[in-house]
Amino acid sequence: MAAVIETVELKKSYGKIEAVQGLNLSVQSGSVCAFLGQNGAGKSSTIKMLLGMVHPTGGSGSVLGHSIDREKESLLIRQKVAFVAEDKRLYDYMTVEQIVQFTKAFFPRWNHTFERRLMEQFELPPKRRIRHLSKGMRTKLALLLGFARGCELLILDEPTEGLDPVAIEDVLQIVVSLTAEGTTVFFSSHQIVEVEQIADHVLMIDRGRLVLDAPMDQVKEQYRHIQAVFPQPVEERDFRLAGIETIRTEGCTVSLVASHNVDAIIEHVRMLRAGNIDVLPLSLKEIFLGKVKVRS
Ligand SMILES: Nc1ncnc2c1ncn2[C@@H]1O[C@H](COP(=O)(O)OP(=O)(O)OP(=O)(O)O)[C@@H](O)[C@H]1O
Repeated sequence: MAAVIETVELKKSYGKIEAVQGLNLSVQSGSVCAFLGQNGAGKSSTIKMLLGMVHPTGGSGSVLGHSIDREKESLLIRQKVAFVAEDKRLYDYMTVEQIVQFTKAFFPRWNHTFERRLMEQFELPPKRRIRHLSKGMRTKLALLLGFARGCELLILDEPTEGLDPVAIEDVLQIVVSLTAEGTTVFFSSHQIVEVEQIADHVLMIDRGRLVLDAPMDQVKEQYRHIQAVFPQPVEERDFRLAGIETIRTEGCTVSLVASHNVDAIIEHVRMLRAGNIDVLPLSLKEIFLGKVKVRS
């Protein structure tokens, strides 16, 4: 599979704020890739750099083979990629049907059938001015304008923010159906349950740095929480083994998060004469909390 998004040591600083600190991303064609992180982790800054809306202060990147830091190429990126921004900014003075007509004039691959289907499914009032739409309706309209463009890559910044549960389910189903047709979806989110439901790859960012980059299958099948109690006090340095992602020790107990190599880790813990060893699966939420907490 080819990478549709690639970055090498990508950096963005705003004065003294180091928002993105050397990101190496590779998003494969046809995947649904979730980009998770706390508020202020650097997700929107990364997305804006990918789209040429903000200039990197270091490193490089490409989207659909076009370099993100060359003006002409970033223009091509914005033409080829359907982007739905976090702020869902739209022309407030237009009506719903006016903005649909206006937008589709720019995109030769516009999907008219899909547009009509989404107008109905999202129950969007064609004659209402955008400034009079509710927050959720505005989000649905912004998503419709992105989904119907017929692009090979969709970048969505918190797509379900402010939507009711029915609309969220609709949006997730649409994303899945688009990827079945070959569209690549890269989306940022705080909604871990949604990510677990539709993503096949997870990227987790914390304070501008990538802390997890793994296929969802690996996250579900291989990540384990290992807790053990020893007859003697233990220290972090006793547990520096391949596959151990985080280590917390307290007196005679250790709590480990392992991403792989679990059998060898358990064997090592046994050799240190652990009296009691618990091995538990981890949810994405637990992995997320573990990754961001340890660095706090
Ligand atoms: N234009 C700007 N000027 C100064 N600082 C900025 C600017 N844009 C973002 N930042 C800072 O960069 C950091 C990363 O912000 P960013 O918006 O990329 O995070 P995020 O992960 O998208 O957060 P959220 O989930 O809250 O949307 C934050 O500390 C933020 O305050």
